[in-house]
Amino acid sequence: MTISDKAILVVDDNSEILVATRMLLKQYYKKVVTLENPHDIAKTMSAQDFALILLDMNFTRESTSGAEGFYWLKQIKALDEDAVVVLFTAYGDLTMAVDAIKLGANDFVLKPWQNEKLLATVANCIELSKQRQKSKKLTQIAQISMAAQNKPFEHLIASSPAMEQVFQTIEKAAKTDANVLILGESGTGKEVVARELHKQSLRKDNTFMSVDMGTIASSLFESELFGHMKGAFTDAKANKPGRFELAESGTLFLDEIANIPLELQGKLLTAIQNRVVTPVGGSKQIEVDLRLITATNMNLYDMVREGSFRQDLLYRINTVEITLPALRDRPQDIPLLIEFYADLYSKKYKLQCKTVTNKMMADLVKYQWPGNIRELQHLVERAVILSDSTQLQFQLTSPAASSEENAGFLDTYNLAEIEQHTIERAVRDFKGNISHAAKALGITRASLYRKMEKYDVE
Ligand SMILES: Nc1ncnc2c1ncn2[C@@H]1O[C@H](COP(=O)(O)OP(=O)(O)OP(=O)(O)O)[C@@H](O)[C@H]1O
Repeated sequence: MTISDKAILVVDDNSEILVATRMLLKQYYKKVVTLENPHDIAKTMSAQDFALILLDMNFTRESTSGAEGFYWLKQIKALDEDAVVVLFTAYGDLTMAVDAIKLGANDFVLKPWQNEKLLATVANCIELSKQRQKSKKLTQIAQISMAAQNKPFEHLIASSPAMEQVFQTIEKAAKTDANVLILGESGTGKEVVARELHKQSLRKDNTFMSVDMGTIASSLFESELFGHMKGAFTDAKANKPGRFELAESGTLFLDEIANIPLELQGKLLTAIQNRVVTPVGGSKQIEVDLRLITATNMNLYDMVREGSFRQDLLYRINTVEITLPALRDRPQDIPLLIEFYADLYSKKYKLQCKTVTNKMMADLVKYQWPGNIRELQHLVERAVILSDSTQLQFQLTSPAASSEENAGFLDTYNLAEIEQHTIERAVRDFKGNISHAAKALGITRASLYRKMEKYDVE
């Protein structure tokens, strides 16, 4: 006979009943706590978790209405909405049972009970609640991954040597459970790489749980990652599993890891090292089995030097490190990506697929792409929708960053030429507003007029 390690709480004003239930349940459950006074319920529940609570319906001798049982049932549910409660009474009838179940009781046992019947009810209720918790967790995972599914495209398009290296590292690292740190500017595809690692891993059939630490208020970091118990803070209306728990057996992707405050970095390190988490307001440790991938566009090594990121945490998360090159550093990939997204958005919006002129493509390849692939994707989407002709027209978001238009990239050292080019650019960028252009150039309006005349700028 195996003894379950679960704890059961029995609340009844009759000490004989407490002794009898305790003797019976002790044979099957490791811990059986009995209470004669229902006023001790809150204190007892806050001290430990119970898999099930057996609750009497009438505590005062003359009472037969069950009102006390209903009252204490409500109190228990207010303390923990997931508590499993079985009510028992000597005067029970069907109406009372139905009312109790409407109020959240899981089942009803009539006194005097048959041992087999009581044991079966207790075991069934615990099992059912386990299933319910599991499906609640699955719903939470599904809701989170539905939000993630809205990230529409997950393709890794690249042919540059730099990305070829990245592909090789993904392939080697994916099958291991090694922690992976992905570095790279914003929009270079860190999340796409994290998903690819998961897809190629042995955990591919389980959850990929992505958490953007940049969008979570720092006061909620701990509860978001490790979960919380009901009542742990004002808004904690129910127990909530954290992302570590929700990622069980799968991959946990912590994006913007540099945003984790120092105070929490120690807790994160312990969780990663020992593979256990403790929910906020709880005392029980929960074991977790997952693969950790982290990413950031910050320089974590500089942060370690400055003292804002723990070195031991960095060495724990960077077993394998993948650095994604900026798009401007892999110009070979730009035409490929433009064609890929042009085709994709034309299909999405049911529009004729337009082409890109050679001149335009050359400009796009020279462009600096400060927002990397995310910027490229948005520009192509906009061009597909807005271009009137059969050719795609692009409005580069930051003209100053375009290499062709940037004075620093002019293929000349001639100061007059650079001055003329800069003046033309300022007048164009400020749409002919001379005051604004002069201010940006750091000269007076009169001086700008003189130079415009000199270089024949309209
Ligand atoms: N190699 C690629 N091929 C095609 N699309 C890509 C590629 N890499 C990234 N993308 C697309 O570019 C966008 C940005 O990618 P992603 O969100 O992975 O970047 P990130 O580096 O995680 O950005 P951030 O640092 O801002 O979180 C996404 O829409 C993604 O689908």
